[in-house]
Amino acid sequence: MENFEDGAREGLLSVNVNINENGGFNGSEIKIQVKDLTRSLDKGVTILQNVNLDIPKGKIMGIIGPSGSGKSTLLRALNRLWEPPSGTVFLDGNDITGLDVLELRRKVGMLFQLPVLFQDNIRYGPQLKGKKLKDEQVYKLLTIADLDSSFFDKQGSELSVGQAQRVALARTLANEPEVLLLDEPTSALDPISTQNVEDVLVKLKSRGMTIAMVSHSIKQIQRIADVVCLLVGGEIVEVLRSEDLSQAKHPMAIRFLQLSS
Ligand SMILES: Nc1ncnc2c1ncn2[C@@H]1O[C@H](COP(=O)(O)OP(=O)(O)OP(=O)(O)O)[C@@H](O)[C@H]1O
Repeated sequence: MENFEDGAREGLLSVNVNINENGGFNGSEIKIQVKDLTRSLDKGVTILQNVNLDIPKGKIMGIIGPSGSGKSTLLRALNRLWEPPSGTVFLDGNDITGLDVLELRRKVGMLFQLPVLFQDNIRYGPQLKGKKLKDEQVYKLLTIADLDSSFFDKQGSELSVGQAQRVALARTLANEPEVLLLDEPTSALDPISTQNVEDVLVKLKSRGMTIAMVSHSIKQIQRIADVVCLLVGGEIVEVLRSEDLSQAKHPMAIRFLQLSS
């Protein structure tokens, strides 16, 4: 977990900086860069259209937009769950299509809406690398995910959805990711579990983690995201600081925001 502590120091550096047109904060490092990313289906339908986006290091970027606008497709491109064309997605300046895919997915972890749990799941990722986590390391991960030590031995079937989501988060964190991708991580959770997960995400950000989160909740984005990108019909129509969301100018963005709030 040492790299989390290092990250905390980096995270403190980038305050009061200006946002650039692709979402990056001027003066802060870009962790993931998306350049001209397009995805078209065989039938000529375009899911993503010339997407350009800078995801700043150590920040939370919210991704919002109507159903079917391409949010999940964009997120999945970032760790090659959908394989983007080469030269379109970069991690720390490196084209992700040139990286070992498993190594990439350890660095860029993903948490889905509904977690899939199985036995001994927190140790699973490191085990794939031939690394056995010590009990105290598992306890530490549970603590980060806001779970007490009683969760150490619990089976997936014994957990509520909210607890399962946090165990899934601990499992993702066991790989020590640098970036966390979240696809509507709290949409199946009650308000208290939602708040617990949000608190954990803010804590991870303060430790230097970069987070990209798809959410249908504008209020959630305003609570925890630093910057938000609005996707409509496969195109990014606005990138704003989350506190400036009400200043969106694109007509579809304005309509979407009015209907969602
Ligand atoms: N593999 C695929 N084959 C065909 N169509 C696809 C595929 N993946 C996504 N689509 C279509 O692309 C569009 C964008 O899908 P995507 O899941 O990225 O949208 P979204 O914004 O995440 O939607 P939602 O908010 O409903 O989850 C949708 O119309 C979807 O049906």
